[in-house]
Amino acid sequence: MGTTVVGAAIVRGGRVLAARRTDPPNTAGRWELPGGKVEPGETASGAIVRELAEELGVEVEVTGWLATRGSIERADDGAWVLRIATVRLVGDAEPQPAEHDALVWLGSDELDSVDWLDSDRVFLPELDHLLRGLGGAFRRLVLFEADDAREVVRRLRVDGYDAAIARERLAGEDDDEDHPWAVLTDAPSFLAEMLADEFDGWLDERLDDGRSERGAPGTPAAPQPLPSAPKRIKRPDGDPS
Ligand SMILES: Nc1nc2c([nH]c(=O)n2[C@H]2C[C@H](O)[C@@H](COP(=O)(O)OP(=O)(O)OP(=O)(O)O)O2)c(=O)[nH]1
Repeated sequence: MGTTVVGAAIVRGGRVLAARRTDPPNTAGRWELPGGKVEPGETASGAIVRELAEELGVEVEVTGWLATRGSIERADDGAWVLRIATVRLVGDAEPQPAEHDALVWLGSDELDSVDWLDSDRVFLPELDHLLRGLGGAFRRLVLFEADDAREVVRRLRVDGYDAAIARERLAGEDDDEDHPWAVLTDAPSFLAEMLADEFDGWLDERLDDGRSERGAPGTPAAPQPLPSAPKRIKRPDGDPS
């Protein structure tokens, strides 16, 4: 059987994680979806879970596979098959690159901003479609303190919502103390507003992706997707548990 390489589209807060390779030399400096070769006796999903634990130190759950099929042309070994899983992070661990030298979260408008490996470009239209579908349901909560942003993300996730810090400093970037912190979440406005009040921030209802399928500003929002976990609405003044 030929070689199959699996990559992961880790999606969080309406963005996908891209990773910059360091080797071999002909791929160094170019961006990919983290993953690797499926080993003999291993399932494709098993390979994703193993590779992401090794490469990024995170636990993930495979939620599906992109329909697009890719191939990696090899001078020595014919073409390898490249399949991309959609995954979500389980738990609170932040991806930390063990083998890559940079990571970046990309929204649908930013997918073209990095130099992808040639074999990954074929996935960009489907990724764009996926992220835009999600992007329409996201709102942005702006906060001044990093600790507040982290606490807001923690609370939203406990309640079963997707939430991510959108402007956290990325590996390899200069520190920038002055920028506000943005939390992207699919939580409903009233809950995001309660958290904004509690943490002295504000809710920016502007779409994260200006080209979203939700249409022009003022167009009624599309229905939100059903939650993947039970949603408990917390009182602002305390943790019920
Ligand atoms: N992981 C990954 N590899 C990709 C992608 N696109 C692409 O052309 N490749 C190529 C780069 C490598 O030549 C090959 C995967 O090799 P790898 O070095 O990531 O896999 P691995 O961890 O199993 O490798 P190994 O060092 O254990 O042999 O596939 C992609 O999106 N993700």
